[in-house]
Amino acid sequence: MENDDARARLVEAGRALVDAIGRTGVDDAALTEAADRLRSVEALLRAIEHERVPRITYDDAVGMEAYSWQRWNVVLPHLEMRFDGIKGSAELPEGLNELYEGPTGLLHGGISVVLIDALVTSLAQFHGLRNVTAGLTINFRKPTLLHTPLTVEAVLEEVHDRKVIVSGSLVSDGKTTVEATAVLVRVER
Ligand SMILES: CCCCCCCC(=O)SCCNC(=O)CCNC(=O)[C@H](O)C(C)(C)COP(=O)(O)OP(=O)(O)OC[C@H]1O[C@@H](n2cnc3c(N)ncnc32)[C@H](O)[C@@H]1OP(=O)(O)O
Repeated sequence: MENDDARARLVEAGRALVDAIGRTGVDDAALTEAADRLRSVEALLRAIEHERVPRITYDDAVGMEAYSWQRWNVVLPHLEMRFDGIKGSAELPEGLNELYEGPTGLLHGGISVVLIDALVTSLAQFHGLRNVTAGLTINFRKPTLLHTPLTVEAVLEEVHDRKVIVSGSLVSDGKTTVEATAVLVRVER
């Protein structure tokens, strides 16, 4: 019988494993043994599979003041989003690590974009505006350090017939490092 605590333990272990795989310096024999053991863990997990990684869909998220994005996905950063009126935010208190590195010691710009895009589209969705991103203008103002507390912020700026404008930013240790403006277009399905 599956419950959230058990899945959360697995995902936490999975995130630690991904980090360990990236950093390990053990010899070839240990790497081979680890690969074989991981294949048996994979087989254990694949005994019963969902078609998709379980998630709260954007449609289900309409009106939710707290939205847990990618909680069960070890590949993407997990964001606990909070929405309050026209504002949205998400905190990553420990920041992100070398798995998301671009320039040495700095966050890859594409990852900053993912974080901001996820929040701006979810903020519009919170307001019941079913949308996709049509355009995203990004300005990288300052380098974003790894292992440094991050806050993602968004503000719903304008709502037109089909077009929704949302601004977004990434704040690293109190400094705004990335600023963005998103043009979202409302879609039926
Ligand atoms: C429901 C849950 C969604 C979750 C989203 C998660 C975030 C994402 O990753 S979305 C994935 C990435 N985005 C996509 O794949 C979108 C691909 N593009 C498309 O499907 C289409 O181009 C689409 C739907 C955006 C627009 O196409 P179309 O229906 O022909 O709209 P169109 O008539 O050209 O434009 C509508 C309005 O938006 C404006 N617009 C469209 N694209 C842009 C753009 N890039 N920049 C500025 N404005 C734009 C148009 O000028 C028009 O404005 P107005 O209403 O004032 O005249």
